[in-house]
Amino acid sequence: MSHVGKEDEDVRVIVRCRPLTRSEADRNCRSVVQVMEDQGLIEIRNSTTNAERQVFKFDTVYGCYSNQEDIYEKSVRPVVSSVLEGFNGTIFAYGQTGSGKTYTMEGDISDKGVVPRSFEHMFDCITSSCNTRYLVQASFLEIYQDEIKDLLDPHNGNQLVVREKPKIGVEVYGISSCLCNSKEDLERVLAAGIFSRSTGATKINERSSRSHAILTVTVEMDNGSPQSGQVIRVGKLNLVDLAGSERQSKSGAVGKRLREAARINLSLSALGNVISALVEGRQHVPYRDSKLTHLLKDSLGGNAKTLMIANIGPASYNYFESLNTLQYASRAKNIQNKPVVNSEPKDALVRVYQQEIERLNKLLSEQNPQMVMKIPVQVRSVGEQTDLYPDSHDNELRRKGSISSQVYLEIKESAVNEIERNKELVAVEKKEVEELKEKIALMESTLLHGSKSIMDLTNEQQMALEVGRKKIVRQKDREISIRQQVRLRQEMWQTYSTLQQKVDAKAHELQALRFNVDVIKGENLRVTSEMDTLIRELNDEQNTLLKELKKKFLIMEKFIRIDELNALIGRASYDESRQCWFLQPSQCDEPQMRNRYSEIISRYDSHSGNGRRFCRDIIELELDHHPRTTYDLPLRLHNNK
Ligand SMILES: Nc1ncnc2c1ncn2[C@@H]1O[C@H](COP(=O)(O)OP(=O)(O)OP(=O)(O)O)[C@@H](O)[C@H]1O
Repeated sequence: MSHVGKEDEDVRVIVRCRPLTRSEADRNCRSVVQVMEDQGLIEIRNSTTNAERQVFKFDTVYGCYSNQEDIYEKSVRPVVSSVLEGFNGTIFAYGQTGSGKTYTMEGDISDKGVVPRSFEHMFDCITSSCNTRYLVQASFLEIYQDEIKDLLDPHNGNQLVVREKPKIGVEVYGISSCLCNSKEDLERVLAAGIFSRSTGATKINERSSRSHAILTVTVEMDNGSPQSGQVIRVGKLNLVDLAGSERQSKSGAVGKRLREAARINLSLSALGNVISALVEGRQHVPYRDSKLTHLLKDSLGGNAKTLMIANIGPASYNYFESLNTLQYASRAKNIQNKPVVNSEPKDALVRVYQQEIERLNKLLSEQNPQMVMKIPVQVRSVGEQTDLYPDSHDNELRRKGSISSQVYLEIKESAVNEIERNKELVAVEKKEVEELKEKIALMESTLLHGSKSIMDLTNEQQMALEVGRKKIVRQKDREISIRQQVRLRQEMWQTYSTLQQKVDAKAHELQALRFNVDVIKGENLRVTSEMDTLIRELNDEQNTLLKELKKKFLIMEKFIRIDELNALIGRASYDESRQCWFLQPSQCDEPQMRNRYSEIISRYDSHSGNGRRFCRDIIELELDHHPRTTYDLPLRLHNNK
């Protein structure tokens, strides 16, 4: 196969962020992803540490409002168009389970995804072409636990092995492939493969696929002519839906599922290693570490135009997986491929078919004259000159002149027999011719070509132009509405940022206040402990005093009854200037009381100076506890002088 050389080309990487799913919205999940489509930027922030934000730049980014058509027209169409020029093209979807890989690749009934759109695109091009013959084949495989499974023939007993052919690239030996004459044929191939594909329920996404699926469409094109010489090109399109890249702990997988997840992660980590090796320009790229990487060898760093669609979910609980996908994708965009047009392959099927058709046609044209020669024209009646054959045999009979009836009958019989034999022969040959014609028709139908005249094509192109113009107008309208949305969202974002700043400032203040509170708390603790000590000391002192007081009371009780003393204390007052205690005469009105006081005083007087002093001290102390201060009149209790 000869290759038309081209420039090196980066692997194109786009990111698609799906909207929050209904169940996420019901659970009030928060979005932590911000997509800036016009700048190709995507920002992701960690909701637990709100300050941690990371921004990534890609070829194109698609937010939750993006639709399948946008993605196909802008990012996928160029790759498929290249396949129809003879390049290899690979489109692969990467992302955690439930991030939208299958949705992006297959789509749903209302909005077709990349795969059915590429079928439509291919056959639109084929039917509108002129002077080119196409042969389209498809194969569909799955890599499950590092084993290749033929999805179009799940019971295929062949050993499916990946092998590399010089100048052709990587192929799976032993896999079945299907000739496809229309996009409907390709859709049937897709449906059959999806049916066979190994799927199972995990905690994250019930219809989660846990295998890698690769649908390969090979298009052989022959636009040569006997005059210009044959030019055959082969384009190969790989459509890859990878298994989910979630963390095992999160998927809730156990037992068999856990082992599966480990192997899936193994091939995805092998993919990561290949990407790293390519980006770092290492000598050895470990393609053979897994079947997946071996099969994608041409697509990563080889002869292919590759588009990676990294899918992420926006919810905060997917933060780490989405961040991981963005980092993975960010590395992949540095891979350099060397795509070339694959032309003049030695084993092109389109050539084999054309040669066979030519051979059959030749055979057909050789058979027809023989048949005509053997068909008898007519047999005349008895006695007449016989004219059995239009050829020389009849002429010979004629030359011999008239013949007898007996001879005539014999001749007739043998002629009739010969006619019967000929009829049988003719029937057999007719059948053969029919079979040949059928075979040629079948082979012709396999070789697809545009059936349009130049006039038709021109009209169609005019119409397509018109449709294109209308589409541009619609696109512009959409662009305006998107711009408005973006502006709105930017404003919201700014408001949010301002609010965020305020929140940050308040958080700062709060932190400072917390610090102050801590300081005050410390101070408080210190003061409380000091107070405790003081109270303890005072209590001790009080206790000592009380003890002393008790002692004094004990002594006092020898002189005076305690209730009398209390009564006395309650009524007496101390005269500072005279330094003695007094009782109001009004309060000593009762003759009984007065007598009693006299008795007490006389008792004091009759005791030693010590006794008097005790009495005064006690009165002072008691007055401290019952602070009544204004007594003035002259019942002199005692004088300490
Ligand atoms: N862009 C989108 N718009 C609307 N819904 C989407 C979008 N992307 C994904 N979804 C929805 O999200 C759910 C999960 O998507 P999907 O099955 O494609 O995930 P996945 O990555 O292929 O998962 P798995 O790895 O298990 O195959 C589906 O219900 C799908 O319809």
